[in-house]
Amino acid sequence: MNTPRQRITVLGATGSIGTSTLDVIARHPERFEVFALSAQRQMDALFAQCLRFAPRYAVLGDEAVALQLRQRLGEAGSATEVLGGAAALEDIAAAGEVDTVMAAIVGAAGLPPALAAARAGKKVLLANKEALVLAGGLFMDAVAGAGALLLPIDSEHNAVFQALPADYRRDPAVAGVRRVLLTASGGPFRTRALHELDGVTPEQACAHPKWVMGRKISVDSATMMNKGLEVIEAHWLFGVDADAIEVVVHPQSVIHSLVDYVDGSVLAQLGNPDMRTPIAHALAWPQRIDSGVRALDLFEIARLDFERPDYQRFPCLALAYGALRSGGCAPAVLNAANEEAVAAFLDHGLPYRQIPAVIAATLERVCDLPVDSVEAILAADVQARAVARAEIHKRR
Ligand SMILES: NC(=O)C1=CN([C@@H]2O[C@H](COP(=O)(O)OP(=O)(O)OC[C@H]3O[C@@H](n4cnc5c(N)ncnc54)[C@H](OP(=O)(O)O)[C@@H]3O)[C@@H](O)[C@H]2O)C=CC1
Ligand SMILES: CC(=O)[C@@H](O)[C@H](O)COP(=O)(O)O
Ligand SMILES: [Mn+2]
Repeated sequence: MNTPRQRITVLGATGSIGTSTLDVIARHPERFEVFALSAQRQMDALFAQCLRFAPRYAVLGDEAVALQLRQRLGEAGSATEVLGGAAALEDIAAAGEVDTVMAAIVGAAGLPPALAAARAGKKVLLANKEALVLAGGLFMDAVAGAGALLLPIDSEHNAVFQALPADYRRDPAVAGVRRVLLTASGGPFRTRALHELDGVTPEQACAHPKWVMGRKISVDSATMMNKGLEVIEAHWLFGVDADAIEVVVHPQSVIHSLVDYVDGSVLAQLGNPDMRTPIAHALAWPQRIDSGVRALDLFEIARLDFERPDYQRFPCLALAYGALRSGGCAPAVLNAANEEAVAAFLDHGLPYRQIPAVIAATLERVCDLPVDSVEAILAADVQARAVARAEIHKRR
């Protein structure tokens, strides 16, 4: 008997996760069908994807670029309907025809459509970790309330998901989980002399030793804010307190994370560092499908190293743990300040080592904002960004 194909919306289709997702989808045309694709401004890339995958809808965040894409696709004889603007992202995430949504927009902009998918009870493949940092409680409530299926794409969280029992219900005590161990590569500056960090360029910060990723997450990996965001993400996904989430620097990026159980067992997930593995895992779950990733050769890897994180070198990691422990609006403020600081750094408008200083100053100045609704969270995000921009201005 033929099983119906999964109809998939890929939010952030032109990015690193988006293109890896389409690579896996293309390997299994009998299983998957693209319903909608989205991008912000990369029209040429989205145009090519539309011709290849023939989605029902293509959405561009930028309305003016959407008009141009509509004309080009029309001239090419494509039946894809082009929509523009942020509201259309929520529409393609929640549409009745959609089974699965890959949430791979970068940053806080990814929250509303990912939440729309959760509220519509979809199978949500969550790469956009910022959604959980900003609105973890609300997001998890939406998933539970609508009976959505949430599968983590972030390599560490996907690894933890694989190492947890199949019936895990966000209660570490019930499952006998002692700690969640998140591995971190240490990024491009793990061994760089501290005084040399003053002058590092965006290109150097984006040259990740193990993963090819978008520029924002690459800078986050360099500062280890990525791991800090992932600590908060793990808290919400798995119901584990900050004290029970440990970061382990593992430069080979072969062990993607581990779960330490009370009986002394430690379960890990290993693989070559290629995001097509967690993407294929989540797309086909609970089955397994070919992802295009080559088999792990342990003899080639030969050794696996582990180090404690250096909080002097990576102050962002401590800031993120602090925000998680503070709760309230602190994680949303942390995220907003980080997005602003990273964007300014990438734009050559802020020295690399000022990134944590901007975040710390913003956290000090913005506190006690309500976060009991999406609207309140997005308002806190706007307010924190204004403060962060003022802090950036002082430090240019
Ligand atoms: N890359 C990776 O290996 C991993 C990524 N993640 C997470 O996945 C998410 C995506 O990362 P990554 O693929 O690297 O990012 P990229 O920068 O490569 O891609 C981002 C995508 O989002 C779109 N986009 C950007 N801004 C907006 C906006 N304001 N509104 C709507 N769409 C927007 C981009 O469109 P356009 O191309 O037109 O600009 C692009 O399609 C991030 O949250 C990241 O932390 C998690 C683990 C690993
Ligand atoms: C691939 C992935 O999941 C990234 O989030 C990765 O973890 C980045 O590497 P770091 O460990 O350097 O942050
Ligand atoms: Mn990760």
